[in-house]
Amino acid sequence: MSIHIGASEGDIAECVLMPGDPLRAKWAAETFLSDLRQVNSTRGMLGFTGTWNGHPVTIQGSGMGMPSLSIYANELIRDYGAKRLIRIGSCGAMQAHVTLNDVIIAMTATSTTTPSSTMMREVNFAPCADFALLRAAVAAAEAKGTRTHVGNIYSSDTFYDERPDLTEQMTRHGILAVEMEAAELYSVAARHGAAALAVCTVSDHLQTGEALSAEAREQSFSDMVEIALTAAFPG
Ligand SMILES: O=P(O)(O)O[C@H]1O[C@H](CO)[C@@H](O)[C@H]1O
Ligand SMILES: O=c1cc[nH]c(=O)[nH]1
Repeated sequence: MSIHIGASEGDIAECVLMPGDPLRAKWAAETFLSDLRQVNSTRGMLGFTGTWNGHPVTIQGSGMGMPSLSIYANELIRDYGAKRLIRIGSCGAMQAHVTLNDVIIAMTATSTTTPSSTMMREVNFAPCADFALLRAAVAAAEAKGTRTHVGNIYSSDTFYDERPDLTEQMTRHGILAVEMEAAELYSVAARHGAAALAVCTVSDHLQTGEALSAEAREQSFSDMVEIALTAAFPG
């Protein structure tokens, strides 16, 4: 048991999928895992452990934003021995060629700041995905024929943007989409020798204003979950 996760020792698998939304964790676990059991409900941040194709997998909500994700990633790695952490999130498209329901695989994640950046002082650390997970996720997406983009995403501290100039610069520099957790996930994983990846589905478009419903964000991102699971167990 850790401070924010009520699971017992051995209840968390080495491979953990992390949606921001705890109800997406429930949906994904019930849809994709066998031998399922709920391992966390502390603060309503649901976590489940089961098996996928015989492999143990935990799906644990991270909450929204980097401070929340940071708590769960730290405890999963340091207290429960998680080795591979894959975010399965939603994101907002920042490029015209990216459309709703496309999958984004984040090679790296840009930010203005992260919970980890204060400890780096003058170092402008570049958070990056684990290459083996990244390569396996790209292969899985190609095999499924899912419309997928691989590149840089923006991990923002805000959902309601008051800095249109920042969004403009991010877009100008080819950033594919905005979400709120990946940069800190990559930083925490790097610090503790774990492998991390963020696979996101486009739920809305910053340029066109199109958006999926809350229900679709919770329960319709099957390709993303299958890509994440296949990347974690490519053999
Ligand atoms: O759908 P999730 O995984 O929560 O991800 C995105 O959605 C939330 C904002 O609505 C933020 O957490 C953002 O990163
Ligand atoms: O953080 C997020 C997630 C989805 N869509 C956005 O615009 N921002």
